[in-house]
Amino acid sequence: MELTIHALSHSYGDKKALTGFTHTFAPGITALLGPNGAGKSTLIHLICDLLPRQTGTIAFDGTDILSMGPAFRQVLGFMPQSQGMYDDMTAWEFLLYMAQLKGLRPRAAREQLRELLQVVNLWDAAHRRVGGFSGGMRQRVMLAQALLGAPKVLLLDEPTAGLDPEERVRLREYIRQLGRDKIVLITTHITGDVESIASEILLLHHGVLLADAPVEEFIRGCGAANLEDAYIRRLHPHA
Ligand SMILES: Nc1ncnc2c1ncn2[C@@H]1O[C@H](COP(=O)(O)OP(=O)(O)OP(=O)(O)O)[C@@H](O)[C@H]1O
Repeated sequence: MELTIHALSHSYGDKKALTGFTHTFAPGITALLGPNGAGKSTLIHLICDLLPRQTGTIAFDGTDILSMGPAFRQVLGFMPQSQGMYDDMTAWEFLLYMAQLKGLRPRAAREQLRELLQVVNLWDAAHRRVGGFSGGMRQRVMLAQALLGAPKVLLLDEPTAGLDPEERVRLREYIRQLGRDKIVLITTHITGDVESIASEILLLHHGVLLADAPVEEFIRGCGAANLEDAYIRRLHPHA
């Protein structure tokens, strides 16, 4: 299983947000790092086909995702950064609704909801209105939503932002397990998360892929003791 991206570029008007991105993703966890405005969300939105493609190709197991149509939607799970939800719905109702949109049958949907609400530690809040949830609880609902339908490719845009330390550790352990048989791409600013779960680092800067290496190699290559140091040294080599 592989997701192959070749020479992908995107501009918003005159502003180049992504330039010639090329990479092949295999099962495992890849962390997409980069400062604000580096082009991380642009890349993720292009993979999700939420942004119209301008140049380059994205293929899943050799087939361009645009020609896969709705079949790619079933392969893909996406956890966005923004938490737009239907505040009047309960967590259960919202997830059931999302499951329907993904084409799950009602019985399978209910089974998955039971499992996923426990995974994200929201089982006790399942029948409370989402509008009354904290930011961290909303984050967990969105992760459960991304996991509906057991997608093979999982794109998680800052999945642990807004979580307290205990929840972060729990969720990161779960994400680590997902990486065993799925292609998981995570964007984050929390390098500690990456160091503990990702096997590969992609570093974007001003829309350009600056580094692409296994985590250990990335750290070693910068002569740093940890990922945070390596990240800063890679971005500011003369500092
Ligand atoms: N809709 C838009 N219109 C114009 N410019 C945009 C738009 N969206 C993003 N940009 C610009 O494109 C560049 C890449 O943005 P992008 O959101 O992909 O970065 P990012 O790495 O996800 O940043 P962050 O970490 O802040 O989420 C930035 O310079 C940003 O200002």
